[in-house]
Amino acid sequence: MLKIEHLTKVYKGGKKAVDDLSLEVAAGEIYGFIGHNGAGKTTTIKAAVGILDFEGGDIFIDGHSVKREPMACKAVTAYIPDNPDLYDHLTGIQYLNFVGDVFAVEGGLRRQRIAKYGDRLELTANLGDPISSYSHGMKQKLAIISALIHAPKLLVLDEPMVGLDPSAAFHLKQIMKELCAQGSTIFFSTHVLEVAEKLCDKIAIIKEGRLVVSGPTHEVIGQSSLEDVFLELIDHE
Ligand SMILES: Nc1ncnc2c1ncn2[C@@H]1O[C@H](COP(=O)(O)OP(=O)(O)OP(=O)(O)O)[C@@H](O)[C@H]1O
Repeated sequence: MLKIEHLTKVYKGGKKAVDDLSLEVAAGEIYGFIGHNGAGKTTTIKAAVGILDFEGGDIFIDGHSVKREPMACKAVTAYIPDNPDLYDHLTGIQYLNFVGDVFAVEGGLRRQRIAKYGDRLELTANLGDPISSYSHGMKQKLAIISALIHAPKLLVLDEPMVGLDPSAAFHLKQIMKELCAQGSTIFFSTHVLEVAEKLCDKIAIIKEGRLVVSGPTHEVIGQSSLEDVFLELIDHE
């Protein structure tokens, strides 16, 4: 569903943020992307969702190249950034309807999904308020609902648990599992290793832009914990 082939990204000024990175996320998988600060996770994610150009390699979503067929890729993808920059002057519901219009989500289905995810993330009561009045966590919740409104085949999240209260974090994890059980695919970065360990079918660890290890979570971890494996790999690779 998501195939990253030999991705290389060099920022202006010469910083090579991602170096020949390849990984593949199959349909229905929850895939965790782990690495220290500055390892290249956000860069990889932004390249994958088509908002950051890159010099080397290619990325395919559902068989389409993000470089050559960006619209086909965007139609089936939802992206939740680590710091959602929403339209502050809109209310929550206006923003959700805007996203629903962009993805041509039919009215009944749209209302049903807004009610379902709004209730589970406890944002329904605030949807009539301007986004400018929202806390960071409330903006994060709105971004999550907006991503789910068009039932994406591929959901890409950058640090999704940051800023969420424990109840919302719990519901997001449940929603992620449900989406994958229904056939969606999830690729997300996180520093919360316990979440990755429990939630992910597969895991990739990167260091300084290069892939250190990837594979099924139980194989990567073995008899250890993800924290031990991570510290071992990051310190010794
Ligand atoms: N716009 C930019 N211009 C130049 N260098 C950048 C830019 N954005 C990121 N970098 C650099 O690229 C490298 C990878 O950054 P990236 O944001 O992808 O890391 P990350 O793994 O997401 O980190 P974190 O866990 O801290 O969010 C870092 O060295 C960073 O300083």
